[in-house]
Amino acid sequence: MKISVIGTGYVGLVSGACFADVGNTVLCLDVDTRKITMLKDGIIPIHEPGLDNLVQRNAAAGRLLFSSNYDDAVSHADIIFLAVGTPPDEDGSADLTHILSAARSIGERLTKPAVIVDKSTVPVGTAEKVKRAIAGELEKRGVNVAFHVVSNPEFLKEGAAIDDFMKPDRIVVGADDADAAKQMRQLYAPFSRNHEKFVEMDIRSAELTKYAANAMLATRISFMNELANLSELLGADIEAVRLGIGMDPRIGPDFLYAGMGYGGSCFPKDVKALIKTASDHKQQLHLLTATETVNDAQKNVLFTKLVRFFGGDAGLKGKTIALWGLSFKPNTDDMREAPSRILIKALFDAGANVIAYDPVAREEAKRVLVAEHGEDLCNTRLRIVESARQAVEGADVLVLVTEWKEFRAPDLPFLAEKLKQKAVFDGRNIYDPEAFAAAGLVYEGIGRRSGKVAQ
Ligand SMILES: NC(=O)c1ccc[n+]([C@@H]2O[C@H](COP(=O)([O-])OP(=O)(O)OC[C@H]3O[C@@H](n4cnc5c(N)ncnc54)[C@H](O)[C@@H]3O)[C@@H](O)[C@H]2O)c1
Ligand SMILES: O=c1ccn([C@@H]2O[C@H](COP(=O)(O)OP(=O)(O)O[C@H]3O[C@H](CO)[C@@H](O)[C@H](O)[C@H]3O)[C@@H](O)[C@H]2O)c(=O)[nH]1
Repeated sequence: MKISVIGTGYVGLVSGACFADVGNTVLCLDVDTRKITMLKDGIIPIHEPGLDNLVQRNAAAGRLLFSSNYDDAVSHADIIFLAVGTPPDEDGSADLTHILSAARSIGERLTKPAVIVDKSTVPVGTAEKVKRAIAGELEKRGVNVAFHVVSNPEFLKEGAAIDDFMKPDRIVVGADDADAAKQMRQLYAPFSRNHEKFVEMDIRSAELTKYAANAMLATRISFMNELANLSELLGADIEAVRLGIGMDPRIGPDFLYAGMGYGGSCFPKDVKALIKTASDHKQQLHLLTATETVNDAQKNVLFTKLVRFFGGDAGLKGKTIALWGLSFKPNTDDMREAPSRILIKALFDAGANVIAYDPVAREEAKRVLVAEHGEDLCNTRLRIVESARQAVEGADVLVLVTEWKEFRAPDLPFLAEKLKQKAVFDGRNIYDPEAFAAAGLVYEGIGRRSGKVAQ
């Protein structure tokens, strides 16, 4: 099949490359000409494991093309995916500027029948807006071209995006036309034996399914974070509780990890957008509002622990805090809504210095932090270094922020020797408190029983 994908962010690039890999001819378009130039040169603008190989292989085979020209994209395809960003607007609603602009660009050029697919995460009713935007442009041109808009939300996770796309749990398609639905079924056949993963429904339900999934997962995380904070007060260990409840098949083991609060480009914005959609319909989503409140508070939990450890806000002034990890989760350089940003701001406000290391997000973090705090503050109070060991040199304490694999087996005698205050704060509960205590290190996790340091 001939496909165009509009937008070359995570979703556009991963889905475009995966569709090409199963034999389709895919044209990926972006209005960001810098990205298209990079992609044409074989450079992948984001860090996603396996994506460089996948893109290069399919580009070399002539199945994956890049362009910033809408004429190319619209004339190329029978199926056009919209995978542009839908960032939060000031009032929390999803900003549809990009998706409607892309729809108009298609309408201005469409000359043959096509299926237009909403792949971006968009509020219920957006497919109708996209349809109106395209139809409006066709009308202006005085032409009549048959087209259908379908909803096909994406469920991939950053860091595991290719696997998620190639082996999906489910493929949700909302359509109001049988032929368009059939084309989608055929397109996804290579990813779903006997179409067993294909779930077809009406368009509005498909749009809501995407928000329902993210809202449910975000709520699980906030639930566990609240219980973690309670565990601390009760002298229980949230890690034991997690194992104890996760084995119940009705609960399941995934997405039960307490930590520094959920971040990333999706959960925070999608939770906000669903709350806003409901309030536009005069319904208050009490549970989801609490999910968000708990998450905002959780992003400050580690800072509160640091304040307590240093005997109050003033105690942090002039201290040096080492951070391991900056990206919002491992295996990505994405800094969108990363909990590290909240922690770094609080540390700067308290007068502390930060030495940070991240395996891949160093450049992106620097860009984001300089934009947030200015060159001067970053030059004087922040050092982003080239190794985990370097980050610890001269630091008072260490905070594990992102659970990258390379942080999982730390050299404890080295930490005990280098950290001036011999203390480690584990924002992801990946360490064994007893082992740290045995090495003479104070250990604090999230909702955990700390090991007792041998005197
Ligand atoms: N990032 C994820 O893991 C993920 C997963 C599932 C769903 N989603 C959803 O998919 C959508 C895209 O997310 P993303 O993270 O890939 O976005 P992104 O912000 O990384 O990339 C979006 C791209 O769209 C381009 N763009 C904007 N307006 C355009 C236009 N009019 N024409 C052509 N290109 C245009 C931008 O230049 C940018 O490169 C969002 O709605 C998001 O919620 C994201
Ligand atoms: O038990 C857990 C699991 C995750 N997180 C945090 O939750 C956030 C989101 O993590 P994850 O879901 O793995 O990453 P995303 O790439 O943001 O993926 C989510 O958002 C995407 C965009 O909508 C969806 O497609 C995915 O299905 C959905 O998992 C991160 O900050 C994680 O640290 C926790 O704190 N505890």
